[in-house]
Amino acid sequence: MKYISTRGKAPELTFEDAMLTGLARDGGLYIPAEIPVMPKAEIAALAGLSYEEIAFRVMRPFVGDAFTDEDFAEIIQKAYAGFGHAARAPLVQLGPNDFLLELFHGPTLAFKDFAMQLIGQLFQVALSRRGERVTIVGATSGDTGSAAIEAFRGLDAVDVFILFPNGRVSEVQRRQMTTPTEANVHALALEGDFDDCQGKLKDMFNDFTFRDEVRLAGVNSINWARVLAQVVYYFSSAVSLGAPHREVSFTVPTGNFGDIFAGYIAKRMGLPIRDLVIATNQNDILHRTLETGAYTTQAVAPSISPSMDIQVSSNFERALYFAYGGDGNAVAQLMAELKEKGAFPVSQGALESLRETFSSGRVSEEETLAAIAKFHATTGEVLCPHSAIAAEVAARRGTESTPMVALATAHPAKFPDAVERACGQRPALPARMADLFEREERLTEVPNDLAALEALIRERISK
Ligand SMILES: Cc1ncc(COP(=O)(O)O)c(C=O)c1O
Ligand SMILES: N[C@@H](CCOP(=O)(O)O)C(=O)O
Repeated sequence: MKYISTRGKAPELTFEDAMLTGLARDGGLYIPAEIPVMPKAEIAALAGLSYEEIAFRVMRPFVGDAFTDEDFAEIIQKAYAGFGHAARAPLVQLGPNDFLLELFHGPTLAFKDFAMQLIGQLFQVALSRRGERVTIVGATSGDTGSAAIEAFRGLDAVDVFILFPNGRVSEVQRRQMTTPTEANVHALALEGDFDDCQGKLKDMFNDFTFRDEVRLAGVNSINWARVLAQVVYYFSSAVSLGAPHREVSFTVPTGNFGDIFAGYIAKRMGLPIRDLVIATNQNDILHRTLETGAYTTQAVAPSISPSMDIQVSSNFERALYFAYGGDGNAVAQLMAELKEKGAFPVSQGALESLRETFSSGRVSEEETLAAIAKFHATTGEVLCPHSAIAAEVAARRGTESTPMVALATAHPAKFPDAVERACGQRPALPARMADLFEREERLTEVPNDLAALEALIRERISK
């Protein structure tokens, strides 16, 4: 299996190299040169298997010979052993044909753990085999950072630096990043928003001197392995609802487009997904793009679903690559226009192709609060604001004959203020995190300045 860049000008890589490389050297994102299709009989045979077994069968064709079957199966077992639910990603029924996929039973209570716990193990095995070390830099609007720190804390071969927007993540998210005591963990509070954090991360990757010197690696969803791990729960949930003999639809709370893009890959692999619905908060650039055909950034408006406060939606580039029929030059031009003008038009053909696969809905702040209250009153479920946005967009479609699965991407206890405001319930953290608010915090405030960030990282890793 070979991996190619969405911008068409970077070297083709194997799975392991693409995973350790992060961003392609032409600024693009790696994608598989071909998407393997899973025959219907093989999808049917997933019914009744454990999450780990499904993960092995779904991901195996993408990994090539990077890991033996035995090693890969063991890595998967270890990755999900710490999850707090035997099903790993349980489905909860909300209505006659409406379901919630709970993705928050991992160690940091967000869906990011599904990929991050796995790539923590994959990095460890690959780096120790190669005798190499890397510097991971990540950008987060809250959940990626805590999941990455949890997965990589204390590992010898890795330093992990996480850039988060100062004052724009929830207190639980911040404390998850700032309270680990391991020396290889560095939480950096950047003056700016998430797009500034992600922009600086990409600038570091595009500074080849720095990139090569510190052996930069990325664990945001620019990393293909992140997306791949997220494909699995589309399969596990759809199969338990009757796939491949029955179609299933998904509504996904969306920011950086990694999670819903994983659903697109599952569909391309042959999973009978009928609709993939993008659910956005008031930072609704993806919803507007599908409606108007113009990708136009605006200032980010901080919201009660901060993990989705994003304007430059990184993985949309991967979707554009497929919508433009694999034309890397066209994608490179659009991305150059985005950098220069903050906007680009999507061609009519590409827009039609996107609309064939994706539809979308937007939920305002007031509607998010009302949705949390409504689902609590009608189903007893206490949803985090991101999950409530997905459930609300799904509910607006009414009950359909195709089962609809809304992705619940974080535990409500990560956003207790918004949840309490909405429904009067203050969700408690699990017992293992009960002392989170007593633990000492360790963070460095940093400017939105590339040279200063690179200097800080150089200095920290030289110690
Ligand atoms: C809780 C939560 N929901 C939804 C999202 C959006 O996911 P994505 O960025 O993959 O679109 C995020 C951030 O990634 C998140 O942390
Ligand atoms: N919402 C994310 C933003 C980063 O997304 P990623 O999937 O590219 O890592 C977060 O919680 O940090």
